[in-house]
Amino acid sequence: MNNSDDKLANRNRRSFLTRTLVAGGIAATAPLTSNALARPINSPDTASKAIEPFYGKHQAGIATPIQRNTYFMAFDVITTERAELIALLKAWTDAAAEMTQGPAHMDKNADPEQAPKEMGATLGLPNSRLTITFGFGPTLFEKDGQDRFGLASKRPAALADLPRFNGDQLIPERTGGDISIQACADDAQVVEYALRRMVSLMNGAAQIRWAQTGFTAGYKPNETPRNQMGFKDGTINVPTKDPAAMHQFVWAGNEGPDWMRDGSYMVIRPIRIALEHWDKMKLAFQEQTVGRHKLSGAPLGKHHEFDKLDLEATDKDGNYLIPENSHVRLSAPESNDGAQILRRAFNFDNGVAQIAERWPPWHQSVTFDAGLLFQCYQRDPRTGFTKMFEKMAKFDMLNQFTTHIGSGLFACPPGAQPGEFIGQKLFS
Ligand SMILES: C=CC1=C(C)c2cc3[nH]c(cc4nc(cc5[nH]c(cc1n2)c(C)c5CCC(=O)O)C(CCC(=O)O)=C4C)c(C)c3C=C
Ligand SMILES: [Fe+2]
Repeated sequence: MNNSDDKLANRNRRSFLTRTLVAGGIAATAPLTSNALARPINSPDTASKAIEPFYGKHQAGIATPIQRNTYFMAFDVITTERAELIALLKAWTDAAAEMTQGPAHMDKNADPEQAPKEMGATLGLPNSRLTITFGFGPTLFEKDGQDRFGLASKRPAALADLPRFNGDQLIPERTGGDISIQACADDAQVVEYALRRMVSLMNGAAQIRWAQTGFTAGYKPNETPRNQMGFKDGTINVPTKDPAAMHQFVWAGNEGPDWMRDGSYMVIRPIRIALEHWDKMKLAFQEQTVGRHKLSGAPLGKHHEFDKLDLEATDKDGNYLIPENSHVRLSAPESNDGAQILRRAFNFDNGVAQIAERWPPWHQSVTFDAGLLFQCYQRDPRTGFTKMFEKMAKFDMLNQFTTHIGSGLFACPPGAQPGEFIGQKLFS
């Protein structure tokens, strides 16, 4: 980050809220904060010129304040040769370092008889805080009982397959993947180009499995962006600038394999939202469903966005102000033995999709293919996403409007040092 970004980040900084969590009967205190530091900074003067470091202890794109655009892609590795897989990871790492650390430039002496390495789509564009984050899916370690690259014994216990959740409607073509690459930046063309470069380097060793683009809402600095349902989304999150909280909830420690230490486990779920139905719901019902007021973002019964979520508060008849099946009650740490995840979600919009139903009332129609590209990072998905979502999948009122249509689980290794490739320790 340059100086002006630092100043902006400081301006955005909010004081921590502290909640007492009861984890397995032991009271633990964990700091919670507004997600101000994880919000996009969309002033063209600051954001577009800023460069996010690529090399480091952790991969960029996890604790990085969220950008305006993303391009997520999951790949299947099709080579059976370990050496070719390593060569691909080396090429991808070098390209990521190059693209994230400076503006694109075309070699003036490029051979006119060859396809140019630099395709030119981002020539003249600033870096726009581009980050490129890599992950390894369970199938890279073992697929159909086969130890494909001699990695099976190195699969972390935390990379256990996610269970099937209630209501899951996962489309195989939007699920899984051996390797994930996600580009995030404040420019849609920059992220698209980053993935095109990666695809151009596959050299027959890998193929695209699925992809999803996403965006966050334009907003004023210091304001939580709204999602497509019209609610402020990202009010409460793990405070990325608090090393103790990041250590406790996000970064992998020494409980797992050495090659994953300082990495993180990522869950990604494209969630389609029935926006047409949601838009017909009464405001009061929408607010009961989420558990927060729509305009202010305050917890129900409170006035300000960052007022404490009081799950014990009741009305004069003794009913909970935050309904029992509301989204924020079910996802709050207090309802999940203290579990917390670092959310880094983007909206998605793929235009519209055709629906044809063979059962009464036999209707055909066109619906928005839009929703939330939900994404979260955690130290262990079994005690993070899965712990939280198993209950939510059954009881969350929001489920009436949301359908999980895809899923991915990836071990994102620690950051690389100059001269290394991403995930190098896994192969040593
Ligand atoms: C299992 C994890 C979660 C899924 C899946 C999920 C989907 C989802 N969420 C929204 C909108 C909102 N979520 C909000 C808060 C919130 N959500 C989760 C987890 C999942 N959400 C957590 C952990 C929290 C924070 C709870 C807390 O500690 O208070 C909110 C409220 C504002 C905020 O705090 O960010 C909104 C709004 C949608 C639309 C969605 C799927 C489409
Ligand atoms: Fe949520």
